[in-house]
Formats: sequence, structure tokens, C-alpha cells
Amino acid sequence: MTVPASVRGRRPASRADASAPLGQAELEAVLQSSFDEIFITDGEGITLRVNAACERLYGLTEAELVGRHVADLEREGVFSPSITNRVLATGRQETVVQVTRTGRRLVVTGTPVFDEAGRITRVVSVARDITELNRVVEELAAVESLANRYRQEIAALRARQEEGEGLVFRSVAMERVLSLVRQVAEVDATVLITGESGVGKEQVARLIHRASPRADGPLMTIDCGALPQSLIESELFGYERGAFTGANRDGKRGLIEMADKGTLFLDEIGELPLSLQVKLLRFLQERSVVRVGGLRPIPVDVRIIAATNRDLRQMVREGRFREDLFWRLNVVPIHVPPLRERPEDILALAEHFLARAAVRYGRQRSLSREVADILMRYPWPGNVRELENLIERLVVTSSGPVITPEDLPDGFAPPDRGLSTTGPVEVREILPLADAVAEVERQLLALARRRYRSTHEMARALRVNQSTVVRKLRRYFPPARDTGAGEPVDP
Ligand SMILES: Nc1ncnc2c1ncn2[C@@H]1O[C@H](COP(=O)(O)OP(=O)(O)OP(=O)(O)O)[C@@H](O)[C@H]1O
Repeated sequence: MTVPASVRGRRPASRADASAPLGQAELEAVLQSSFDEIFITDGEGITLRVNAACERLYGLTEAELVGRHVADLEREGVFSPSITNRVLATGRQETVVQVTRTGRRLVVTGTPVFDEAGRITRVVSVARDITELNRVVEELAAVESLANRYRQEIAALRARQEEGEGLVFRSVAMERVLSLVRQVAEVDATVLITGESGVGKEQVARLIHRASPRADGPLMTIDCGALPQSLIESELFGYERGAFTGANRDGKRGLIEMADKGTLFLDEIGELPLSLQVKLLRFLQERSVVRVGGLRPIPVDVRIIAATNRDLRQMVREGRFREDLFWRLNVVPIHVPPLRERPEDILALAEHFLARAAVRYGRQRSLSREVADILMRYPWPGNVRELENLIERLVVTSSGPVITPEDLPDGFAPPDRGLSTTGPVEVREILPLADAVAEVERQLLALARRRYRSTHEMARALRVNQSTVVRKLRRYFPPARDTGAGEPVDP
């Protein structure tokens, strides 16, 4: 409702004039039908008229208010502050927020009405209840601040997810790997990722790149084991035009050059031929490449990440890997443990691959308890890659929605349900306890000897001292009875 800033005199009435002055009855109707409170005083501040809204807002009837001075009503706390007093003091239209004794909050606009001599004869105040509005505004502010918090949490989660994108794990061992990844990503140091085949070394390399300041630059990967020796050099270093028969006439940039401002991932670095190891070392020292058939050094700004499933130290000892290159690469070593050493990750990864296959093949599958038990006990020589392949295969080949032991390929023996064979050791006949213990020790050592390359690794897996492993190997596999496999070599 709009109230004129001030009302001076009256305009003469005319039949066609839509803005002709309102009659008494019309004014009365406006007054009483207004949902907003209308409060009229004389030029002294004595209440003359109020509409019905006063009861709702002040808890007093019109009869109880008429004749009262606004200053008294203010003193009694009927409303505070008094708008009329303010208008009388300033002689101008005023607006305030008023609090009433019924606990309502009102926005009140008071407008003076003057006579011909410029004296205030009336003050007309219109009040709108904003209590609810205020509550809604407060609620909105609370909702907005909650939404902001959620937004931040989602952003933080997304950042974490992107940072750890694709890397599924529950184990402390992998948590340690990830925290190392975060630390190393920030700096340009060369990283050497070690671990068995299929443990996720490439995945870790990608993570480092994505979490690094070079994330917007390229990530170039070269599998040193997959390329024929003759091609690796030109692939890595590029070639000048006419460098060799069959080469592109204009020459070609190598992967190192292409990785400029980004990351170069040298996978299977242990497979790099010795001749190229020298060239790579020179690049690492000088940070510039000379293309095949070229002379001009081209400066390149790359971060190097190398990975291997070989024991590079052993290769250095055997003269198959240059020691100076090893130390250049091994600035920050990150070891990704095999899956069998982090069994907490097995089912989490299986679930992840099931969900991915469900989307890919439109088939919702779950693992039966027995299958979950079998997967937990399996040693996973092919690590995460083997698990990934198995799950994908099971989703495609299993007949029902639940994957059962019968769906598993050969080699995944279902767990025995017999009383005596609930664990990984199976007892088939009764024999003296000491003999049984010795037999278990013998079989365990035989298995560990096949799986690990050194007595140190065996000791770690069997959770005994290395000297114990050596002693027991001599006891169970004395040289005369040795099968010919030979004892594991220690670094
Ligand atoms: N923690 C993980 N979460 C999800 N997927 C994983 C994880 N680790 C490995 N993978 C998946 O397993 C497969 C093998 O991983 P990756 O290629 O990184 O292993 P690798 O150690 O580099 O193997 P190789 O030594 O044979 O090159 C990939 O498909 C990868 O996406």
C-alpha cells in the first residue's frame, strides 16, 4: 500500500476524474479492509482511528487505543519506538522497524498531513507485519549457510575424489602411498615407482601428474618394454629430417619433447637397453634432447616418473642397469605393495569392478559369501589387473545375479566346508603333531621360496627373522635334497 508523502488540501471533484477525493464510506472501507495496520493520530499524537489489524498486532482493540497518546502507548510497551512521535519531531515521512508487546516486528511508515498553514494536523501510519518474513529470511540465511557448507564439502570431496580418482583402497599401506603421492606431486622431483606387475603403478603415475602443477600439461607415457629397441630411441628423442630411411621427411619430435611442460612416464624402465640408458641419463643431467641425426640440443621442461617391476638394484649389481641412472631416477621411491599384502583392498576393488562392469555390460552382479572368502584367500599373482579381469569375466559369464564358486574358473578352489579344513591349511590324515607342524613348515617354505626372490622377502611374508628362514631352509632343503631351484638370492 502506498501512502503519499504528504497530503496538502483537496482537489475539486469531477464526474470523469478517477482521482476524485474518496468519500467517507470509501475511506472507511479502505481503512477496515487493509490487512496492514493503519494508525491515525492528530497533530499532538493522540490516537484518532485505528483499523481492525491493531488487535492482531498490539493485542488491544480500537476502543482501547483511541484517545491514548502515542508516547504513553510507547511507555507501556504497546509498541516501540513510536513512529508518530518521530514524524511529529521531523515533520517528514519516516519509516522504522517497530517491536510490539505481542512480539511482532513491524515495518511502519508514518506520513504527516498538513493544514493550509503548514501545521501537522494528522499523522497516518501504516504498519506491515514482517515477523513471518523475518523468520523466513532467517531460515533462508540458515539454509544458505548450510548450502554453502555442503557446497564446500562437496568441492572438498570432489577434489579428494579427483586426486584419488580411480584409486580404490581400504588398506593403510595404500593410504601411505596416496599420502606420498600428494606430497611428491607438489614438487618436480623424479619419482621411481616400484611394485609387481598389475599393482597399479601406472595409476599412481597418473595421479601424481594430475595432482601436480603440471596437470594442465601433457602426460606422455612410453612403455620401454613394449617398443622394439630400434624404435625406442627415435620415439623418445625424435629425429631430424632424413635421419634414416623411412623417416618422415620433416623430422619428428620425440616423446620427451612432446612432454614439454608436462610429465614423461617411463614405464618398464628396467627394459631400457643400456645404450639408451646413457642417452636418458644425459637428458636427465642436461634437461635438453638432441634428436637422432641432429646436433642441436633442444631444452625441454619435463617431470620424469619411471616405473618398474624389476629389482633395479639387482640389475645394477648384474651390470644390466646403469648405477648412475638408477640414482638419478630413484630420487623419490614409491613402492606399491602387492595385493596379497593388502587383503583389505581385495573386496573393495572387487565391488568397484563389479559396479563398473554393471554399467559397462548392463548386468548387476554380486558376490556370494563363499566367493568373497575365496577371493580373500587367493594370492593374486597378477595383482589388481588379475582381479579386474576376473570380475569382468564373471560379470559376463555368470548365469545368475549372485556369483557363486561354481562360476569361478579353474584354479580358484572353493573353500572346504569340513570341520578340519576351515583355514588355508588342509589336513587329510592323522599323524603326530610334531610331524604335522614340520610338514606345514616345509610346505610353507617351499611355497615362499617359489614366490619370493630373497630370504629377506620370505622372512617379511612369513613374519619371522631372516636368520630363521635361512636356518629352516637348510633344515628342510639341505643342498643334497635341493630340487635344483636354488636358494633365493639376497640383495
Ligand atoms: N587401487 C586401484 N583402484 C582401482 N583400479 C586399480 C587400482 N590399482 C590398479 N588398478 C587397475 O588395475 C590395472 C593395472 O594397473 P596398472 O596398469 O596401473 O598396473 P601396473 O603396476 O602399472 O602394471 P604393469 O607393471 O604391468 O605395467 C589397471 O586397469 C588399473 O586401472
